[in-house]
Amino acid sequence: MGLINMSSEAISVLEMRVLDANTAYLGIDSRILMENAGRGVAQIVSSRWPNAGKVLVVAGLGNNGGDGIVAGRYLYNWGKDVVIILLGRVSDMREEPAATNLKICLNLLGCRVMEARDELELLSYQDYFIKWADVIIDAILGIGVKGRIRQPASAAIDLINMSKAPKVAVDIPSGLDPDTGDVADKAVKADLTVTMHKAKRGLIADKAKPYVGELVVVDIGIPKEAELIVGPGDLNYLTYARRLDSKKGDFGRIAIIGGSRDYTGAIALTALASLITGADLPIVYAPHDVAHDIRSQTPNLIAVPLEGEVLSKDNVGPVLRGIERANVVAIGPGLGLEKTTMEAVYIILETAVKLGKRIVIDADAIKAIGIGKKLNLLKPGVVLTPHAGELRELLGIDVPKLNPIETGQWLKEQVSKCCPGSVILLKGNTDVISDGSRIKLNMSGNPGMTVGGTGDVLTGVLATMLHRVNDPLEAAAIAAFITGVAGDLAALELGYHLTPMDVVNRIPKAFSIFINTKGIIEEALHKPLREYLIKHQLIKGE
Ligand SMILES: NC(=O)C1=CN([C@@H]2O[C@H](COP(=O)(O)OP(=O)(O)OC[C@H]3O[C@@H](n4cnc5c(N)ncnc54)[C@H](O)[C@@H]3O)[C@@H](O)[C@H]2O)[C@@H](O)CC1
Ligand SMILES: [K+]
Repeated sequence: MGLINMSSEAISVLEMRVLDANTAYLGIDSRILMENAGRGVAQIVSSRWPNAGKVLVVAGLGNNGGDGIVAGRYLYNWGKDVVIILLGRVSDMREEPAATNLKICLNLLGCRVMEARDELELLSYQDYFIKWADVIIDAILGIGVKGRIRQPASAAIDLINMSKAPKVAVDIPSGLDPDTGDVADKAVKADLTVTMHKAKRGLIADKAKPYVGELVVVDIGIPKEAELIVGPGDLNYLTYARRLDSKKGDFGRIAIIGGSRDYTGAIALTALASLITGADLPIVYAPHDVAHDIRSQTPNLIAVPLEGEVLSKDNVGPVLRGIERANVVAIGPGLGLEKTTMEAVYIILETAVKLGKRIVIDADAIKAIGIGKKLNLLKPGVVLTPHAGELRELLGIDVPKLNPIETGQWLKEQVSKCCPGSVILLKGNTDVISDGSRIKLNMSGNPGMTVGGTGDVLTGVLATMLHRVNDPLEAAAIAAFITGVAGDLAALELGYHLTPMDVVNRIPKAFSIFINTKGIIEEALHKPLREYLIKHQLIKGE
C-alpha cells in the first residue's frame, strides 16, 4: 500500500508546495499524485472498515476535494455505495487536477455527486451524515485552508462531527492549521487522518491529537529528487512582495568587495549580477583604479575607491563602515592574494561575522581562509562558492571522483566537520551544496559556462538571494539554479559562445519563465496609467 514510516520528519505547507512543483518539473504530473493520494485513502478505508458499505465523501472545491473524489471512485469500484457531497456547484470546481477528476467521476454511472451550494442546501442532506453513512471521508479542506471557515464548509464540519460514523480526514482534518495544529474556529474530529507524502507539522502537535486521531502517511510518488535537486519549486522560498510603499534599500544593500590591479572585471560582474537579480544597492569596494574603471564603464553601479592597488589592512576602513549598513557582504572576486590583502579579508570577515551579516565568500577569499587556516570564521549565515581547486585550498583535500549523490554525502561530511551550519556550494558539472546536515544538487548550466567570470556572476546572484531567502542553503541552491538557467538560455540563443555578461543579461528571463509577476506589477500601477494601458491594449484588463 506504500505506507511510509511515521518517523520521517514533518514538513511545512511551504515545503510541501515546493515538493509538488519540483515533482511536476521532474515530469510526474499532479494527476498522478492525486490518483495515488485518492487510491491510498480508499485502500486504508476499505481495509479498516471492510464492512462499511456506505461511504460519504464530503468534498471541498480545491484539490483536497479532488483527493476525496478519487477515493470515492475507487471505493465505488470496489463495490461500496458512494455518495459525494460537493460543497458548491460542479462548475465551481476549477482547480486542477480536482476538476478533471470530478469530470471523470461524472462520466461513471455510479458516481453520485450532490451539490450543496449553501448551508441550507447542505442541511437538506443531513440524513446522509447522521443516518446513512457507515464511514465519512472528510475532503473539505487540506493545506489550502485560509482564515475563518466559510459556509457551507463550516456547517459540513459540524455535521461530520455530529455523526457517529467513523471519520477519515484526507491530508488534514478540515479546519486545522496544517503548520501549527491550531484550531482557530472549528475542525473535523477525525478517527484517522491519511496525510500525503510526509506528516505536516501541525498534525504532530499535541494539541492537534483530538482532531487528527490516528495518523497514517501515504507515499503518493513524490521522488526523493524533488527535495534533492533544485527546481522551480524552490523559488517558493523567495519573497516577491515589493509593497507599494517600498523605499530604496528595502530589497538589499550588498557590500561587494574585490578587484585588484590584475583583475578589474570580476567584481563588476558580481555587482551587476547582484543588481539585476533584484538588490537595491550593490556597492562595490575596490582599489582605486578598479573603482574608477567601474564608474567609467557603467552608470548602474556605485563603486567606492580604496587607496592603493589592492585591498589591504591600511585601506579597509571604508569597507568596515560599509558592511555595518549592508545586509549581505560578498567578498573575493579578483581580490588577489597579497599578504596584506589576506589580512584585510580576515579583518572584514571577523567584523561581518560579529555583526551577524550574511556573507558570500568566493575565489581568492576562499583561498585566503585556507592559507590562513581561518575556518573558525565560517559560521551559520556564511556561504562559500568554491570549485574543486578552491575547495582543495580551503580544506586541504581533493574532491573524490564520485557520482553527484555520493559527492553530496561526501561534502556533507566535510562541512559537518569543518564548519557546520555554514554552506559550501561546490561548483561543477552538477553543483553540490551542503550545510553539513542537508544536501542540494543543481543540474542547470552547461559547458559553455566554463568561461571565466560565470563564477563571479553566481556570487552576485547569491548575495542578493541571501537577502531574499531565509535559509542560506536554499539561497545558495536557488542562486545556482537561476545562474545555470540564465546560462542555458544564453547557450540556446548563442551556442557555446558565451560571455559572462550574456549570462547576467538573461537572469530576469531565468526568473520570469518560472514566476509570473506581470499580474502583480499590473495591479500595482498607478490607476490612470493602468486604465490608459488597458484602453490602448498595451496590457490586458479584467
Ligand atoms: N500536487 C498537489 O498539489 C497535490 C495536492 N493534494 C491535495 O490537495 C490539497 C491542497 O489543495 P489546494 O491547494 O487546492 O487546497 P485545499 O483543497 O486544501 O483548499 C482550497 C479550497 O478551500 C477553500 N477554502 C480555503 N480556505 C477556506 C475557508 N477558511 N473556508 C472555506 N473554504 C476555504 C478554497 O476556496 C479552495 O476551494 C492537499 O491538502 C492534498 O489533499 C494531493 O492530491 C497531492 C498532490
Ligand atoms: K480534509
